[in-house]
Amino acid sequence: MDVSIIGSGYVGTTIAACLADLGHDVLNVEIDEDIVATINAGEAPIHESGLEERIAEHAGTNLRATTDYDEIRETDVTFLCLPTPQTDDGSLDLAPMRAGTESLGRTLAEKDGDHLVVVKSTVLPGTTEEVVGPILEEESGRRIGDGLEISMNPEFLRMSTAVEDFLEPDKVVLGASSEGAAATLRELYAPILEREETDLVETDVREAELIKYANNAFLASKVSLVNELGNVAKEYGADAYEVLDAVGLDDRISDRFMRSGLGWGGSCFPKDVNALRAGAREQGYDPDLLDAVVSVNDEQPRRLVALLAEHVPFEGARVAVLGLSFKPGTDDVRKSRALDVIEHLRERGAEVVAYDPVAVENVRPDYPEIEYADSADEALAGADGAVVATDWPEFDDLAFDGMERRVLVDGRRIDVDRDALEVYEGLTW
Ligand SMILES: NC(=O)c1ccc[n+]([C@@H]2O[C@H](COP(=O)([O-])OP(=O)(O)OC[C@H]3O[C@@H](n4cnc5c(N)ncnc54)[C@H](O)[C@@H]3O)[C@@H](O)[C@H]2O)c1
Ligand SMILES: O=c1ccn([C@@H]2O[C@H](COP(=O)(O)OP(=O)(O)O[C@H]3O[C@H](CO)[C@@H](O)[C@H](O)[C@H]3O)[C@@H](O)[C@H]2O)c(=O)[nH]1
Repeated sequence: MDVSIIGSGYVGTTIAACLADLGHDVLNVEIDEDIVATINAGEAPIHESGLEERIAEHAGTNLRATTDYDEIRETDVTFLCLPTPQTDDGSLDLAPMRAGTESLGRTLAEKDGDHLVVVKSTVLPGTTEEVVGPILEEESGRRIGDGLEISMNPEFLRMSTAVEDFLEPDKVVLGASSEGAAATLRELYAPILEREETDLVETDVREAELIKYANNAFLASKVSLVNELGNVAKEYGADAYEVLDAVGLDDRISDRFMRSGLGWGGSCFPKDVNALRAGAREQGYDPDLLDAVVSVNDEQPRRLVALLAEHVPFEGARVAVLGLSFKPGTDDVRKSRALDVIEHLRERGAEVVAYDPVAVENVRPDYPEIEYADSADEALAGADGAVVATDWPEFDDLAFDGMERRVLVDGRRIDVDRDALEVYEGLTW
């Protein structure tokens, strides 16, 4: 199938390379010329396992990138993988979606044949049918249902395992506006849907939109609940990991997403939980539980820094922050809890030296005044204390000989040699 993908960020690039791998002819349409040049050179514009080799294999044959929307007319299906950020008040900012949809509509005005538009971006219920659809009709002069179709197909991939998650998902959710649109998407995803482990959910557009938010709200809430239980465990002098490992044996609960500590960050949970809270309020419902989910999460970095302060007087102290990305395996630092930790440490007068295996260059522009180390050893050298903000596997082998005082507060339960430390404190154990 000839597929175009508008927006070539984390999602657009990943699904382009994966759909090319499944044998489709794929066109990435992106406003950023550097990203276009990178993909056409056979390279990956982002750090994701398994992506580079797929782009290298397909670029120039059945994968291509362009800034020219008009090339979309040569394709049958267009996925919108545009950003849906949050505004200052936490609500959903649809400006990039509107802009991309306008450009798509204008180009489809010149196409006579059938075309299916699929919203892949995370959007609140009603957006596909009440915002994207009308813009497409207005700009193309065509009518939905009359050769032009629209669908919603949310994406559940995680960063750092994006390729694997896309190709081997637990579920594919199709919110199609017509049986024809559903049939096209089933054909497109056929090799994935043939997997026994992948469930197909066919539903209406509005439900598809909400499934994505409900999924993320559930997972973020689970981590906040685990963190609240972890904070209580710490007060009792109990080990939250032993407690929750046992709780996770109940298959109604499951042992996944049970790691307590510094909380959730990234480009999805924070903005999606906030968009859902703002959307619910707009509909007249106060989502008290989701409000609490966010406030528990916001407190964890402060709690970590307070715990370190019990052992290290901060004024003039040198504190190593180990890990900057929002989770291991990615260089993404959007809403990383590590950044909140750095801010709390600096507010309290500590000098920060930070280390991350891949994410330093994404932090440096916003925090030029802190020191960056080239290795964990270098960050720990001469430090009066250290905190673990991201559970990179290499931190399991930390050595503390070079520290001024061997004090470590662990926000992620790494597998460190606790006996090598004067003070080891876990945030929730
Ligand atoms: N990142 C994830 O793990 C993930 C997972 C599932 C769903 N999502 C959702 O998918 C959507 C995209 O997320 P992302 O992380 O890929 O975003 P991103 O910011 O990484 O990428 C978006 C891309 O769109 C490009 N773009 C912006 N306006 C454009 C336009 N008018 N025309 C063409 N290109 C344009 C940008 O230059 C950028 O490269 C969001 O709604 C997000 O919530 C993200
Ligand atoms: O037990 C856990 C699990 C996760 N986290 C934290 O939660 C955040 C999010 O982690 P994860 O879900 O693995 O990463 P994302 O790439 O943000 O993926 C989420 O957000 C994506 C974008 O919407 C969805 O597609 C995915 O299904 C959803 O898992 C990170 O800061 C993790 O450190 C914990 O603190 N404890």
